[in-house]
Amino acid sequence: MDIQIVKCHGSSNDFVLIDELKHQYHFSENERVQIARLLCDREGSIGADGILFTMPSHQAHARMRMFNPDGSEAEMCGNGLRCVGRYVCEQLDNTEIVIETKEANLSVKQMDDMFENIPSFEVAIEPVRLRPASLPLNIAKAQHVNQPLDPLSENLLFTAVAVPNPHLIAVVNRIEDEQLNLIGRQANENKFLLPNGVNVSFVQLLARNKIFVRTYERGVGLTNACGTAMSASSLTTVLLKENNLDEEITVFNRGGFVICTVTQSEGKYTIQLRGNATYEYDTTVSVDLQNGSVSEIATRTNYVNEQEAYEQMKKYAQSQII
Ligand SMILES: N[C@H](CCC[C@H](N)C(=O)O)C(=O)O
Repeated sequence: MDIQIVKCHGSSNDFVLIDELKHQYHFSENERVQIARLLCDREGSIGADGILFTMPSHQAHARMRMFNPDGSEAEMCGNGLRCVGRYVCEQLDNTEIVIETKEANLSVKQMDDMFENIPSFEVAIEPVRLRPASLPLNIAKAQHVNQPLDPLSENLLFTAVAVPNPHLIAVVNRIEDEQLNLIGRQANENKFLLPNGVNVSFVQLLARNKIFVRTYERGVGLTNACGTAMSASSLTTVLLKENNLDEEITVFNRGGFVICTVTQSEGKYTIQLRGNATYEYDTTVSVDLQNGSVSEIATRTNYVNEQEAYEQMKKYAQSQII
């Protein structure tokens, strides 16, 4: 099957966006899984941290279904939602829309460029749940905030939160990729403790309202950034009284930075996640599901200016975390 794709990223967390609004694609559930595995494969012709199926919706402007490179479907994807939001805003010539996701219809708003020539969007990350059963995390407690979590680590303290995909967040003095990778792998192998797997993040407090987040993503591994994880990490710093509600928190990551604001109304948290939505290129691929192969059958249309602008934003971010 031939599929037109838009390669895009949020904070260098990169995705393949497939437009099922414009194109009459009809994928079965099994095909969606296979397409995710084939197109995300970094050894293949494309390679990405996930697929964003952008589909018609009966209850919103469009619907986003996000699949990880291992073929698992995630409840939510913050960096991906900004990319889908931008794409649909442009299709509808609109600056404020609603996107249907697995558990909620979420608002997406175009914002002023947060950096020179960087298309910027803000998405609502919700519902937010602190009950371990909502991840699920099989421990008999009402909440797990800044507590040890045997057998993942003897010295780290974790906070469990679902936004609504599952996250474990640990505030650390120094982020060690090797330790994060090991704990991320062990957490996702422990199907008794975490039956659906989990995204694991380490958070470094750089200053008031300024953090650095590194994430081992469920279904992927270490990525440049994870939007829901940066949101969950911002919430965790508020719960730990390191930052305040309603104040902008700049969240640096390997791929750049985003701005998160944690709000609470009637006891419920929402996290506003603002960041870039950058296009890399358009192309067309031919996917042969029978023999599990993908070949590119068009010349890429590269968004050179966007890429160059984003490199400046990334350089700025890196200068802030030295
Ligand atoms: N790996 C995640 C989904 C992608 C989330 C991430 N890319 C984001 O921007 O939120 C999960 O399985 O929950």
